[in-house]
Amino acid sequence: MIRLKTTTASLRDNQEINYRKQIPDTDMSPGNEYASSVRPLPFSSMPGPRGLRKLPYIGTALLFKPFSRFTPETFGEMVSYMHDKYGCIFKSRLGKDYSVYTDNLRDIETIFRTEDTYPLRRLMTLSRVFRERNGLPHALGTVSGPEWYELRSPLNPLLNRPQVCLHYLPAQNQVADDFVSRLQTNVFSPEQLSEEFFKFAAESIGIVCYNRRLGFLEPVLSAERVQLLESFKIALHCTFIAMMGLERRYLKTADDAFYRQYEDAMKFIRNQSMLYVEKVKEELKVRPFGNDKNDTNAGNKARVESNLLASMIVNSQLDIEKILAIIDSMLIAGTDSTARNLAILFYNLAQNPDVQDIAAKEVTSLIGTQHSVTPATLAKMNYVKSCVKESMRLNFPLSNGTERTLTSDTVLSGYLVPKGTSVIMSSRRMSLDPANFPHPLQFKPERWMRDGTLGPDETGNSKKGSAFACLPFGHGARGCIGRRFAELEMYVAAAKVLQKLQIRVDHSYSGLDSIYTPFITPKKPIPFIFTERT
Ligand code: HEM
Repeated sequence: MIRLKTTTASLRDNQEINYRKQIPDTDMSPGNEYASSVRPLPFSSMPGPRGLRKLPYIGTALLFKPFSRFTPETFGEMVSYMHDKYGCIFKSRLGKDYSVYTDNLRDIETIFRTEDTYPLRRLMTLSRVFRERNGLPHALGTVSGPEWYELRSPLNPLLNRPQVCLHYLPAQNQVADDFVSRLQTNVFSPEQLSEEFFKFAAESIGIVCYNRRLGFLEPVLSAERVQLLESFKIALHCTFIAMMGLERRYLKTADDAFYRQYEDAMKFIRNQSMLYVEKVKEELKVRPFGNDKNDTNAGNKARVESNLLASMIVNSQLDIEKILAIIDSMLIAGTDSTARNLAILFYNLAQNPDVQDIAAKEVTSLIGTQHSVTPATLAKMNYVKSCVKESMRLNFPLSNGTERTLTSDTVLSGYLVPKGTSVIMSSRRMSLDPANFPHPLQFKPERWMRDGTLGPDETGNSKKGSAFACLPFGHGARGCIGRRFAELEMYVAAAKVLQKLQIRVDHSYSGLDSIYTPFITPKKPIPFIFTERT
């Protein structure tokens, strides 16, 4: 933190204040306000909606239909519209308080580079209410500070490292094979296909959370499995509606219909998780970590790293209730997110047959037409990985971007933004900004290839991109805990599908028009056509 003297009009002369200064831009000329001045503009002068739209709660309601053309599902479009109107930074009411929106690359850098040990994000009220009403400990999304860190820190070494995620590669190959086989042997309607992606993602995240196959890709599902899938969807949907501040009655009564459906879904997921916790506890009694004579040290390490649930059970820092809280948030956050982005990736590959051909050639040159993806072949699958990145840039997973609540007064785009303000980063808009990504509407995986260039701009020059211009998984200590696994899932699914199948979209499809619920969702399910690759 930088201690500065300020002469800002809104502050008393010579008053000493603490605030975080804007990260300086490297090509900034002397005399630039950020370089030379300690005179940030007051927060009150930041642009944004005026009149009734400045009022708490009412201001938020007025942003949406019937008072505007926007809905919670098109929130990102509304933010983009306001950036066009007010500039790179503006403030607007979201519920009681002001939120600040920025699409200035330097603001994003400032926020992340000066982040505290315990980054703050707006908490999920609905989940908090559920946990408090039922006397349950908090989950990752409902808590901050040291309490959050206590949940998050045991997960980091087990989920946050690409090398560790590779332990799940054999199981992930099997899930992807089952997915491909279902696409080969069934004729699915577009709605059913959308459900297939969801089942694939649920099966994949089940491996991480429960360390076993759950059978979502079986020909017939038990009533229990159907209810589990449904519960994931209800829990996520209710969380989204509550986060948009559109449903607040649940705060008053536990009998509220909206709240009840959420609570029923959460309790069902929790009961299922409890069954698997008991199973893994039994397995650990038979074969504990570290005591097995057949385990070499390295083998034991691999056992610990490839069994998240068992590792959490033996971790004295976490009791069973905390483990359940972690598992439940991973299941809910990790299913629809990956399912939607995988479907969008396939759409982009179908719309760009040349790219699809290059990706398929890369796959077959590395794993042939019959083999599985191995750590060695995955390490070389750079084009497929670039396709995944490019798809998330072109069709950003979130309606706008991630959020941080400032833990100290911070200068953003020249304004002094007070501590406690929620800042929403407009990453979706930034990912489509030609200043960050030349020819932004083109699907060009090459821009992510290893030489670090983003492809030629209008003048034919290559441009090295900023790491902060496209952050689909957020960033820093509070970034997505499932990122490495989600990426692995998408790489393997893409490789296995491209190995066998050609992806097309029926010509009757009018084109991808997406909404956010909260992850990117095609307004109309995509009518994919999968045919054998010859
Ligand atoms: C394409 C798929 C995914 C996308 C785009 C995505 C995106 C995100 C984003 C943007 C955040 C907020 C990060 C921040 O504030 O900096 C987040 C947090 C989180 N994600 Fe993901 N995610 C995906 C997959 C997954 C998966 C597979 C899991 C399950 C392991 C998961 C579990 C979580 C959890 C638990 C958090 C909260 C972390 C915390 O507060 O410490 N996500 N995700």
